[in-house]
Amino acid sequence: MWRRVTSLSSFLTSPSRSFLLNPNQEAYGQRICKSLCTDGGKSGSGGFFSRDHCPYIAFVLGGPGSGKGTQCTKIVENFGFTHLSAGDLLRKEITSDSKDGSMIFQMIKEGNIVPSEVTVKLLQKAISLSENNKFLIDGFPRTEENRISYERIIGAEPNMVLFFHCPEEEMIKRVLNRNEGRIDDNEETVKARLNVFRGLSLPVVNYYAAKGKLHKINGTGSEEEIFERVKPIFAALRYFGI
Ligand SMILES: Nc1ncnc2c1ncn2[C@@H]1O[C@H](COP(=O)(O)OP(=O)(O)O)[C@@H](O)[C@H]1O
Ligand SMILES: Nc1ccn([C@H]2C[C@H](O)[C@@H](COP(=O)(O)OP(=O)(O)O)O2)c(=O)n1
Ligand SMILES: [Mg+2]
Repeated sequence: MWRRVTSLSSFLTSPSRSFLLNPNQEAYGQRICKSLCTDGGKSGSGGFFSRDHCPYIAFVLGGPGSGKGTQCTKIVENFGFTHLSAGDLLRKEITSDSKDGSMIFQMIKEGNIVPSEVTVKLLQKAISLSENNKFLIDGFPRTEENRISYERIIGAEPNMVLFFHCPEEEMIKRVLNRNEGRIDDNEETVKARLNVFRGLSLPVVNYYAAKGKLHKINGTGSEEEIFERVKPIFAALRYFGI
């Protein structure tokens, strides 16, 4: 795999490349290369992942109702990733009567963010219980504190970050129609969650954009239309055996 990464890298930077790639394609190819070459980053230096086992991690971000879970299901079906939803893991803690259950319930009900340590430990456990080597981590990190805590405990950065961009009115409409019996799918909590998204989550999105790891996807249109925008990103990874 690494030999192929290297050869694509030099192909992209070769003087003759302009006959083959337009500027958009070239930028896209460079980003894919980067996502492969910077994996883990600090792996092998005492982090959670070892040099021999460093899975491919994609964070999936977006406001409440932006379609993260829906698109993750499609990515799983088409590209064999394992989907880890931070929200689902936290909700499972509530129903399993764990020691943090009532605290998590309260935080979710109010639209706040659960302390990072709790969420990172749940993600860590879920990754270690899986045989897979490629994961979608959905709804995390939602704050800079989440991000820093993950980097500190796991000792690695994500390989890529997807961000579903969607107008607030559309997100509110989808959340209020979701019908999954969630305690946070009501008008009052969704407003609080959108405030958290604007104030605490968007800085994380900007952080990854500045690092060149972000794939910003238009999250409006039908589920299928959106997936058509997602597909090429994952299809390109196949070239590298991911
Ligand atoms: N493109 C879409 N158009 C309309 N409704 C959608 C679309 N994508 C998802 N939904 C619906 O909107 C709700 C929120 O989607 P979901 O995937 O749970 O978002 P998130 O995980 O980002 O909160 C769900 O009821 C889902 O079925
Ligand atoms: N990193 C996270 C992810 C979710 N949570 C809590 C707070 C969030 O409002 C709820 C629900 O998250 P979830 O990702 O399931 O919500 P959406 O799919 O975006 O509607 O869980 C958290 O505290 N920290
Ligand atoms: Mg979700």
